[in-house]
Amino acid sequence: MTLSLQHSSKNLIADLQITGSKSESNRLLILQALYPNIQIENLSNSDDTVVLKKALDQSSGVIDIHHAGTAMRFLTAYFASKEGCEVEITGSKRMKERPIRLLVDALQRMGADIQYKNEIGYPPLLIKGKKLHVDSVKLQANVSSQYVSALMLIGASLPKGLEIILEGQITSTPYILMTLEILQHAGIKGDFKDDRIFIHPVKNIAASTIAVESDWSSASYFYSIAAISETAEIKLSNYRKSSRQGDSCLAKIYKHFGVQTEFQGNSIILKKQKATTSIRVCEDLRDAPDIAQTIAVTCLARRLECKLEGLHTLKIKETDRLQALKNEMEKFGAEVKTTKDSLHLLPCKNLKANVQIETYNDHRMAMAFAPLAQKVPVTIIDAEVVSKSYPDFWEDLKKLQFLVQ
Ligand SMILES: O=C(O)C1=C[C@@H](OP(=O)(O)O)[C@@H](O)[C@H](O)C1
Ligand SMILES: C=C(OP(=O)(O)O)C(=O)O
Repeated sequence: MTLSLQHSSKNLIADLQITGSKSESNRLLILQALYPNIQIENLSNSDDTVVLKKALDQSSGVIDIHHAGTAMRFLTAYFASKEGCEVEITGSKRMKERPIRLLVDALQRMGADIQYKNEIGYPPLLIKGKKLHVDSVKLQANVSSQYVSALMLIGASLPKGLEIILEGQITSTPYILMTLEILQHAGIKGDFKDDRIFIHPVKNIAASTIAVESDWSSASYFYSIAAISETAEIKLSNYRKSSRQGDSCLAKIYKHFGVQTEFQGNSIILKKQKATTSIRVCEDLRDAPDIAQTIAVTCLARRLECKLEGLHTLKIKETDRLQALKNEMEKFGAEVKTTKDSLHLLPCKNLKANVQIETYNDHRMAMAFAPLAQKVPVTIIDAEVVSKSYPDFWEDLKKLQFLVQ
């Protein structure tokens, strides 16, 4: 599906419901499979959550998790520790290029029976579930925090719990903290200090209902829309001031672009006020990699110079996001330099109109470039990719007077 986007209204007002965070939802679904008396509210309607939920109904055969990184990593640990199951976990062409060796090595050292169907280090995986008895494992933590979260999620179900000793510079730390907080909320004890995580064993937990906060990464596109607009008042629900999601740092980052965040009840209201006269945006996004594309495109639209660092994980996400950003921003006439972990955008004087954006099977490429339609008409190729995290995205854009056709 190809969509053309235009926008001419200067005054943006809308009241939108964003569904639950896919990161929180996918953690809670794994926990619920281990401890069935957990109830979940405001579950994400994203494809990544739908595929994970469906996979948990299976204990044999082939499971296809498409593009969902968290589903791939969390289910690998879950099925490896589930006695009696025998599954093949596979995914999209890109998923077969996303590394998983560090997690598989750690699980194998814990006694798991996991084999690679094709290439060593990459899905598909053939898993025979077994009781895992080893209670301490080392894990390199500088490639993806999802490997760490995957082990944490099964830790309490192991007979002696699990100690995870993290090696290397820890990346995407807020996602590890999110896992810990969700475990604690469910009644599982865990500690994370320096390079050590310990998850205490527990057989049964008390019944509880846990509400998922809405997705802050999805909110990022409305921060960008507000930042590019002249005036805006966009209300989004359900959000909390003390969020578990690292991407809630958006509220602070977008102040530089003149966007204020007001918490009102369980909603946030994004208000565009006069931007500060910052001429260069510098951010280290080691803790919030998923908002890199959003911020880069906001800067492109605002003709600002932008230096983003801490982007070493972007090359192994849904696509090589550094290369994809460079390719697509250059189509507008921008000058973009990238290294293996940074992106430098120079101020773009004149934005070319009617650019066709390739999305590389990456939902965030489609959503990050959409706000640019406030400046010039743009076309998004394969626009349906948004369903990986935000199936209602295009409908919600229409509510903000975007012409989407
Ligand atoms: O644990 C999670 O829910 C996630 C962790 C991050 O991945 P990395 O730890 O691989 O950076 C993030 O990019 C991804 O969208 C979701
Ligand atoms: C990187 C992402 O997801 P995952 O790694 O779970 O596929 C994302 O949603 O931006």
